[in-house]
Amino acid sequence: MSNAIEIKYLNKFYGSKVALDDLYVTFPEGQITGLLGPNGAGKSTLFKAIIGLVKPQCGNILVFGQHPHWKLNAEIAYLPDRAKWYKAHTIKQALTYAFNVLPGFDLPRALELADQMQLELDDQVSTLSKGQEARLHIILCLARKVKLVLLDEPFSGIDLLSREQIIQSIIESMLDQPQTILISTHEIHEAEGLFDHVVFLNRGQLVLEGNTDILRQEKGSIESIYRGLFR
Ligand SMILES: Nc1ncnc2c1ncn2[C@@H]1O[C@H](COP(=O)(O)OP(=O)(O)OP(=O)(O)O)[C@@H](O)[C@H]1O
Repeated sequence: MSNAIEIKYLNKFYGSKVALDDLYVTFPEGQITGLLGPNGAGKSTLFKAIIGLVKPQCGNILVFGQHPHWKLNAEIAYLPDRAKWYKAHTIKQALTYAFNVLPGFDLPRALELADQMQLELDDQVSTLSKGQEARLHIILCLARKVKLVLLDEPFSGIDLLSREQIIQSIIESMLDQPQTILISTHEIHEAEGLFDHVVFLNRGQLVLEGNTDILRQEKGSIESIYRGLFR
């Protein structure tokens, strides 16, 4: 199996604080990988480094064989952990705007997802609840025909049933169009069924990684592995 992303000896410091510490890890192509770890483990920093938003002090990142670069970002859908959208847009305007500016944005698919996720097209972004706005941001990523999708905390603030619905949409989206998807989340119990592969980080270092089925056979659920590693 080939790797979509190769991270080699990556170091990122913020002042004297270490966010990524000689990190060496790969992410398989065409699979959903769960990027898991406690607060401050370096997950968001890694996503930002992959899209070139954060410049590591040393080390190497290859995304589909290329170094991070703005041109490569046309192939990447990224959901930041604190995503914001134009408050004055309605959902319909947001999706239409996304269609005009985001490479590979599939407007019919976005409208279908909005319907599935029970978003009203005429609602203004400023009036949305936290969970409704989170759904809009997920749609802006999932409706893109790109090779790589990075979702940083996509389920944060979203109620249980909506989380299940979003997980279902991610599964359907993978069936329609296989992509490499990386998801960082603390909602491991609900999300673990999604993962083909998992990567556990702590203090900017790789703690454990592997195929989810094999890890489950050897060690139990991903949630119990997490508890064992970080308790
Ligand atoms: N802009 C910044 N300036 C200073 N320190 C930062 C900055 N961004 C992140 N850090 C530090 O880098 C470390 C890794 O943070 P990061 O946000 O990557 O972790 P995380 O695994 O995404 O955490 P969480 O699960 O809480 O979102 C933390 O110690 C954090 O305080």
